[in-house]
Amino acid sequence: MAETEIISNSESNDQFFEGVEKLIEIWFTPAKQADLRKITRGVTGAAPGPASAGLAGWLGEAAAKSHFYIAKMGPRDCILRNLLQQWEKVLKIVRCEIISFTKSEQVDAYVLSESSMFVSRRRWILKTCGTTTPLRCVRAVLALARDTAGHARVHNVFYSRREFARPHAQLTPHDNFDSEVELLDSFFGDGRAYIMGPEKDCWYLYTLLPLEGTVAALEKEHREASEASAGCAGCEPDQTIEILMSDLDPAVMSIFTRAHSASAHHATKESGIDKIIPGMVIDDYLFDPCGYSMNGVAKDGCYMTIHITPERSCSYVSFESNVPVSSYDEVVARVLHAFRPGRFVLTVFATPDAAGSAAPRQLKSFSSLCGYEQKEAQYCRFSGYELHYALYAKFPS
Ligand SMILES: C[S@+](CC[C@H](N)C(=O)[O-])C[C@H]1O[C@@H](n2cnc3c(N)ncnc32)[C@H](O)[C@@H]1O
Repeated sequence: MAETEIISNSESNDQFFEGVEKLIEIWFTPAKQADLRKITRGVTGAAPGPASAGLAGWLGEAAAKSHFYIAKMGPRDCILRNLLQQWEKVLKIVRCEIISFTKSEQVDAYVLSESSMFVSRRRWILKTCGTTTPLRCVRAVLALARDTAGHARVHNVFYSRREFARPHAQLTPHDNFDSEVELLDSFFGDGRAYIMGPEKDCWYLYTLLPLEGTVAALEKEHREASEASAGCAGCEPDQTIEILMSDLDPAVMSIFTRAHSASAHHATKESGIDKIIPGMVIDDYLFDPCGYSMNGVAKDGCYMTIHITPERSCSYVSFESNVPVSSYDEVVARVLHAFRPGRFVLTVFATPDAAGSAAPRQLKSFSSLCGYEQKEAQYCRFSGYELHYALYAKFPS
């Protein structure tokens, strides 16, 4: 397991864990035969199986149909380890490990010791919490994307995170946003950095500048990319919602402890996580003595991911999905009903061609949401996306 810092809190006899994640998403420009899922193969090249089948082709029908746990693998364990060697090396740089794996036709989903990784044809998402260092692996990922996956051009990049509970406990470059931006700029040239919301609940974002310096130019490139990737279902259009919750209901949080729940499956059912977006294959994990992570993947290629730090002194839950709904009303209501946070940051991204293209504008007009009061809201349009950020707190606060 990674060297995550879990610090004892002498007052509450609780432990401190930094649940807030760093999230990096890189989109590569569509290219014939290029596929990031080729990276899952071993560096030795020993894995047989059809070129397009990836892990499933090698592990057989059963594994292709169902999700499976690396920890539970028997004789094939060392073969699987070989297959995952490239990602494992990357994640070592980040200071986390793969715990579990599931997949759909469009996306490979990894549960990590500190959150999740999603790999599809041209999109790579890494979300890690604790004191992990995701930006330190970007150079290695760009090299693997080029040399193993055939992706030579980056189309867009999003790096975001909420403000940490303990920023000074983070390792460089994550101990301040300026250092993160400096490192990102060293990979991608001049990006654009945003800080939204009030100091303690602020949300940081880095993304690329339009190539020709205008939003219209980037939207043009986005349209061309969409056309080039036509037939690659699940790649385009794009929309993502994140709900980053703190001060959660202790009764709900107790579900995500081994003392309360016999298994991750039990916690998933009791909390109602399985009902948030029905029809997903769920890969869930319950940590010892507490903590929970899950990935869900759907047949159409969309995903959801939930991570839970239940410790009372630092309770935190994150929800993220790219489910293509036109309105987020139901999803948001189900998430808030399941977790009952004291406050939360909501972010929604959508491209103009997404089913939820109007969602960022709709949300900005909501002064309250399911019993929560909007404390701050910001809206912006950039890089072919519209974005809404809002901070909500429970009535009365
Ligand atoms: C990895 S999980 C989910 C973190 C997530 N980013 C969130 O939203 O809170 C973190 C929870 O698991 C617990 N945990 C137990 N053992 C752990 C380990 N070896 N590594 C990381 N977390 C562990 C932590 O105390 C914390 O409650």
